[in-house]
Amino acid sequence: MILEISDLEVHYGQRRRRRPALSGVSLTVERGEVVGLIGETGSGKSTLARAVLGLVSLSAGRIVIDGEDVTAHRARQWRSLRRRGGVQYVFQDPLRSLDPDVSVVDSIAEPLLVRGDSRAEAEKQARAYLSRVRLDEELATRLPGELSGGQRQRVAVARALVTEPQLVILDEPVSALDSANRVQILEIVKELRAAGVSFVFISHDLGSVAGIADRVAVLYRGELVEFGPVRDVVKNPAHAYTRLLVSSAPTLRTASAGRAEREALRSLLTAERKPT
Ligand SMILES: Nc1ncnc2c1ncn2[C@@H]1O[C@H](COP(=O)(O)OP(=O)(O)OP(=O)(O)O)[C@@H](O)[C@H]1O
Repeated sequence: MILEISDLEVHYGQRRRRRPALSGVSLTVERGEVVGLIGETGSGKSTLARAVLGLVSLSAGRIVIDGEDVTAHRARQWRSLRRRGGVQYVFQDPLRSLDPDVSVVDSIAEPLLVRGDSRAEAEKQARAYLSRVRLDEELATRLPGELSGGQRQRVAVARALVTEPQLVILDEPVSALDSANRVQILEIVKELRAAGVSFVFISHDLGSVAGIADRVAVLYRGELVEFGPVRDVVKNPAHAYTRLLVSSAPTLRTASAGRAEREALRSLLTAERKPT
């Protein structure tokens, strides 16, 4: 098992403004597995990713990454873990993970230099990853601002993969891409999964994750309301929110759900929302 999260709780804010962002979340990711993490905006997906990277403090629970209990890690230990590159994160917006003044090849090489590789070795490896994410060699010296959105996203993916991490968290990696780019990113994920890399694939759309994920986890208002093999979740969703997700995804609408049922599910969920 590469990742084990048990009874995780994260709060934001102080005193009277303290609010839970995640409560009682437990999930696992096996080696070579793609787990889709689905939820509407504000459901806690990025918070979960930040917890696995040591970027938020935990109120309760336990996180074990590749056998290492990181729950009580201090900043220095997290930095060392990140430097080793075992877990990598690709942000929703690739511009956030790319320095606008650093060329494509230097940007991909940077995590290797931080790890201590020689410049020649890092550059060679960076160029190999450029072609791995199907980017043309001639883009190597461009700056992020001189690339298309899809190309930038692939540079961000190459940068995350170059250290050959065991676990990669991809935050909405395909939502902004056209279908050709989307297919290519998914192909890269499949290729790496076959090589034993594990992925947490974050999305608000069950339909875009169902084709690639082995299991899906559904977050709803900071709680995990579903976790299981994609087929089981799609066929037999336990929670009203998941039923709504399934019935709203045209490619998944195997099990019935016409407009009337979707409306009924929506009003059920609205009624469930307590005023904050
Ligand atoms: N730094 C912060 N301080 C206070 N509250 C925060 C902070 N970051 C997130 N939140 C709140 O925590 C909850 C979960 O946010 P999170 O970013 O994890 O959601 P998300 O599912 O990733 O949403 P999106 O799909 O829009 O990225 C939201 O209610 C959000 O407003």
